[in-house]
Amino acid sequence: MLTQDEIKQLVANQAAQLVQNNMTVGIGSGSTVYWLIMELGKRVKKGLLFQAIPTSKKTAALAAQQNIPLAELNDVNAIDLTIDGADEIDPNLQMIKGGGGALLQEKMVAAASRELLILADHSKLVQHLGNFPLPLEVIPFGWKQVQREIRESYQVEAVLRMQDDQPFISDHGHYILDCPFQQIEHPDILTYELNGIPGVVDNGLFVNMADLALIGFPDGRTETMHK
Ligand SMILES: O=C[C@H](O)[C@H](O)[C@H](O)COP(=O)(O)O
Repeated sequence: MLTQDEIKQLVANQAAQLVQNNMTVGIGSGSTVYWLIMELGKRVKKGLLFQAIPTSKKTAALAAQQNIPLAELNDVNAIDLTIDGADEIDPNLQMIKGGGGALLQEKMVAAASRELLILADHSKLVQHLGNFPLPLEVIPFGWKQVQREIRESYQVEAVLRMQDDQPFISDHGHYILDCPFQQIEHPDILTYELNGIPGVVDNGLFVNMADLALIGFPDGRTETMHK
């Protein structure tokens, strides 16, 4: 039986083979994507030529270490393929992302991509989104107003994400509120409502964005989910 980390490596290695010469590829964030970057680094060493649009500072640093050429989202017209991880995936490929706090840049890169491939181990599959607390990226100024609004509208107690006893700061200088919705019936409606709250920059619901998900299992099997 494979460990969770070995499963992540398995799906990441398979996905890395999809990257071809001259492609522009969005590279997600997180521990699954770590293995993708490692494998792409090996392929670059062997002569693969492509450019990557990173979705976080961490990913950019790791990709640079692997000599993967990086480009800015503003400098490309389109992205051929983005490969990313997820925190929860439902049967319709709707997702919660942002466990690592990279949701804003991840969503912008995904939205600019012709294709979004999600990599995950089987533990990320759920029937209904919401068990994983939904991350909301908020402007630090007045974040408590957003927390109050979530409490009053949804009876959900949003928790300010902390790191080393300080509020966690996203790559774009924002706070993250983790919202334990428990069960999200209509992710399409909720994402629209949440982004309408003044002070919310974006939320971790990725609705109708993923085209494919490659899921790995402890017995070494992988399965592809289509939208
Ligand atoms: O902000 C983080 C991202 O959305 C990640 O893609 C997500 O948290 C999954 O990460 P991991 O592969 O480490 O479970």
